[in-house]
Amino acid sequence: MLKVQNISFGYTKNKMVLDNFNFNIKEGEHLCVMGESGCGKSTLLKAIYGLLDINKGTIFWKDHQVLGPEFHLVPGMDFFKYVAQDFDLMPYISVSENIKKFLSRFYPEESEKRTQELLEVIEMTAFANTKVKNLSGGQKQRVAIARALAKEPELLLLDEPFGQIDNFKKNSLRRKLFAYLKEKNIACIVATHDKNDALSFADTLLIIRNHKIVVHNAPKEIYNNPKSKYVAALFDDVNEIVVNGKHVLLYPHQIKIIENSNSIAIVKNAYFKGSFWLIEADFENQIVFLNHKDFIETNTKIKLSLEF
Ligand SMILES: Nc1ncnc2c1ncn2[C@@H]1O[C@H](COP(=O)(O)OP(=O)(O)OP(=O)(O)O)[C@@H](O)[C@H]1O
Repeated sequence: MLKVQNISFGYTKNKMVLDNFNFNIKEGEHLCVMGESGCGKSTLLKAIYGLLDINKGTIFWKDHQVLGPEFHLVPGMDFFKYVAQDFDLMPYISVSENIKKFLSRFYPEESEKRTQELLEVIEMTAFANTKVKNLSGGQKQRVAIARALAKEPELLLLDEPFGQIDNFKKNSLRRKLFAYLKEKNIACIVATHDKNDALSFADTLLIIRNHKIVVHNAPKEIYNNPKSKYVAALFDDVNEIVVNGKHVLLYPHQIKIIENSNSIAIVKNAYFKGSFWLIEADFENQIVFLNHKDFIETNTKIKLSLEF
């Protein structure tokens, strides 16, 4: 339904921030966009929403072409909603009123019901009557998401949606929000640094490096067969090592300590990770990281099994 065809964009003439981007997403599909800081994630979201005049290519949602500010008095597409990193809420009115502003005044009962439903999705029912100026950054971020959903967009664009929200809330909020979007068949594009947004909730994942798309595929495919250290490192610590003359990429969980092996390593450090320890070891003059259930003393000799 969304067709991004050969688009290029630069804020200045001689520096492209999006270099020939090409991809589609279907109705109701969730796409995550990942890549290092400054690679162009926010710029891509802005281009799709119609906030930028792209230099080359076209963007279509169904049969509607997305056009930039040059063609619109008020930039932005009606059937899209965009939640930017600097969500602009109305500070002097309450959380409910901020949401209701985007609902019809002619159907007060329905509008109230929908506001309650959205307050539940963002877990802010208790703050319904609190003025937005008195909320924390993470709470404001949640209200901005609810407001974007008020009119049920066909495509929701979220820029770092949980960036200011603590881990405790983040996980339940993520589950609620993405389940809600699926239930309503709302497509969504999320720009994120967080692998949890991508691995558990995205149908497809698009990775940008140096302003180009390097891979676009299902999260499981990308995670299991990372094309480069850059891609793997978006998900986890990753070891890029030479084993028997071969260059390999291994996640820490792919290296195990076993009783018998010719692959010997010496422990350098152990970092507590909660349910396991991350062990740093010297293996044939290369530093490797592996997961282990117990603490291991520095200088202990260990034998490794490397799965690749
Ligand atoms: N309004 C602007 N004018 C000029 N250059 C800009 C503007 N906005 C962004 N840029 C530049 O474009 C590049 C891409 O920025 P963008 O915000 O899209 O990156 P990002 O991948 O979203 O980064 P982050 O993960 O840090 O949010 C950066 O080099 C940035 O400095």
